[in-house]
Amino acid sequence: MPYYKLTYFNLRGRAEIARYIFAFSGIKYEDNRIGRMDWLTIKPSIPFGKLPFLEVDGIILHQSLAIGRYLAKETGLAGKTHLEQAQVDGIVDSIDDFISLFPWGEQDQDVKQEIQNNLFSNLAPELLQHLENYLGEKDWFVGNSVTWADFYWDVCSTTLIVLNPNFAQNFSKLLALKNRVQTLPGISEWIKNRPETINSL
Ligand SMILES: N[C@@H](CCC(=O)N[C@@H](CS)C(=O)NCC(=O)O)C(=O)O
Repeated sequence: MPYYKLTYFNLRGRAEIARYIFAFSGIKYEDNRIGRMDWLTIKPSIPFGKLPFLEVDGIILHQSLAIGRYLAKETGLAGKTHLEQAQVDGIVDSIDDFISLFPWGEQDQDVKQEIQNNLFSNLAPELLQHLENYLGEKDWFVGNSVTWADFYWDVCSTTLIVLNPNFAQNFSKLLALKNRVQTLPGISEWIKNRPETINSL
């Protein structure tokens, strides 16, 4: 088993998908949470200069979804066939397209709130309807067992619910999926014991 070290701020954010995969798979890793000053010191030495990054026996992987996809493949959470894997990736990317529209770095709180309100009012319902249709009566988005697409839904929707408690409230199947993910062995313990994060994000 490689030595894994995941570096990010003290946020769930873009590192949480990797942490979920580690938690569910029972794989040991170093959950390295750094402050902004430490980050600015090491940023120039990190390929592509962004967080999170994952060191795998010293090799640095960047981009949260590349990290997630790699870990999912290593742990059997990527989908059982290439076709299923493409379906899983489609769900992950659809959720990521939406969450990437949020103005995470915006300093002006009024501007930030206005953009967020617009995303929740005008774009969220369509995405949520597509996700709920895709899920249908199944337990998991793809195939007959959990994949990292189900984890990604829970991770991202948890953050979106912090910003807007009404997000997804009318989508009972998607909320039931959240509950299924959150009660999985490994995940439920992680959620109970994980560190408090800045602004609960
Ligand atoms: N698409 C990238 C986004 C990476 C990114 O923008 N990371 C932010 C934190 S969420 C960051 O590194 N901010 C500090 C900086 O740019 O110096 C991913 O998913 O990893």
